[in-house]
Amino acid sequence: MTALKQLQITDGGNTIDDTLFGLIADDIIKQGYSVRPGALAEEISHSLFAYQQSLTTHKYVDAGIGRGDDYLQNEFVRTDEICWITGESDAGKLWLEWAAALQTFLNQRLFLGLFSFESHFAHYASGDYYKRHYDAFKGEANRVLSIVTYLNSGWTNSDGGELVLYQNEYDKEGLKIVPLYGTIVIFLSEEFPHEVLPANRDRYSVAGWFRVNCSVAGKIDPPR
Ligand SMILES: O=C(O)CCC(=O)C(=O)O
Ligand SMILES: [Fe+2]
Repeated sequence: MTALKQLQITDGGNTIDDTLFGLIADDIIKQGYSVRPGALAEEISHSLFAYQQSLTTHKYVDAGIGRGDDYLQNEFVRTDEICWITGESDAGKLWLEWAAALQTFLNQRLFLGLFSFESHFAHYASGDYYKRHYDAFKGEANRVLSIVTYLNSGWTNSDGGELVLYQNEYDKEGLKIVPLYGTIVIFLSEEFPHEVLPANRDRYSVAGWFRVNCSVAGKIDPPR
């Protein structure tokens, strides 16, 4: 296999693309984040989309802030609903396999020591938002890398619902990212405050976090 032919076909569906992983790694090294429109393999986005559309409302829970003991429902901060991905569905499996391959790649390339991955579907109904926040706090070092991918075809500027990624705690302007089908956004969880602006139509996404292992005696981490 030549150096140019880096597409792996081990999963039979060309869904795992080392070339894309390399571009993401380069972006992270250069700027701490990566925005890749249309990057998620169609087989994965299609499968996630079909599965998410089949989820009935009772499969979702109101989104909270934090997990386990830290879980706190806070409407002031976010109003979307979520459904954790366990890998029971084919769509979930495909996504988790892809994320695991990305995790392995980034660990080899960037020595991030990523240990586990947690992920959920999110549905923002019209008017829903997620106020400016960090996905992880410095010193607590658990969530290292955040990833979001979007499942919305034909999203236009008037649909709102952009992800705004701020460069640091002082940045007021930020970078606006349209939640368009297949776009992948990845960023260092501790470095980039971000928010989801109110959407004017249903907004579907999958968000995930790569974590390092913070287990200490008697306390299992991640909290599952
Ligand atoms: O959906 C997005 O664009 C980002 C969601 C987010 O920030 C989160 O779930 O922590
Ligand atoms: Fe977030």
